[in-house]
Amino acid sequence: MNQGKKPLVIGLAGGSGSGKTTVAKEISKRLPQDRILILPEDAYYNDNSALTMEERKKVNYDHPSAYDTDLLIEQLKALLAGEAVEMPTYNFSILSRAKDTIHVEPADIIILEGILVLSSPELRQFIDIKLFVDADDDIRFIRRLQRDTQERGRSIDWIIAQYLATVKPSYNQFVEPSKKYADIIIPQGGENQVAIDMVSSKLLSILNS
Ligand SMILES: Nc1ncnc2c1ncn2[C@@H]1O[C@H](COP(=O)(O)OP(=O)(O)O)[C@@H](O)[C@H]1O
Ligand SMILES: O=c1ccn([C@@H]2O[C@H](COP(=O)(O)O)[C@@H](O)[C@H]2O)c(=O)[nH]1
Repeated sequence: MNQGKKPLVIGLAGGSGSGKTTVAKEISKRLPQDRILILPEDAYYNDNSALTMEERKKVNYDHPSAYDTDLLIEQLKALLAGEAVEMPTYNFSILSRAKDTIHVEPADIIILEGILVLSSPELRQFIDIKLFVDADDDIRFIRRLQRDTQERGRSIDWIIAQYLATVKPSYNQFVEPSKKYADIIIPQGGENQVAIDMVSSKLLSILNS
């Protein structure tokens, strides 16, 4: 890490299933690994361990109140100050924070990736370059259906009910309106080699300047 320089924060927002994680990983692969870190907003979901499973299922996980944004900001500030943090981890199968933390060292470039990172004014003030990954509703839903059955321990009925009750309304209320803050809108997510190469080249030139 370049000790004398403030890290650059990239905010990467977009709906669930739009390809944020894929884009963040593709950008990261093109940069020196010791100079970039990905900070997933998902890691900062509230600790729901005091709630029963039935109560956890009723939470709107697409609403700002589902996140521990104070902890996210505290750890982001520490990373910006050059300090390492113990990042929480979230377990989607039990709908709560897991016991383990991940030790995260500061880096010159921080990709802050999550559905609401551009929608929160508190987070926006820390973001230098704002990206929004765009994909049609049906594509995002199909990807989420495949991923959540395979990786997040969800049934098809659960995914459909949650999508209609909270995911879609909150996308329309919070995520889509945050697109207007983006410097760059990336369609086709992880498949968009041109956008990924352009952003990576820009970041490389900033690192080398
Ligand atoms: N361009 C793409 N074409 C097909 N599948 C994709 C594409 N981008 C992402 N996926 C898949 O869709 C799912 C959601 O992508 P992910 O990057 O996790 O989205 P997000 O982080 O926005 O929720 C993953 O299983 C991923 O492998
Ligand atoms: O317990 C939970 C916590 C979150 N979710 C859903 O996750 C997505 C955000 O993550 P992406 O990686 O961007 O898809 C959000 O839409 C929540 O609905 C969940 O289902 N369960």
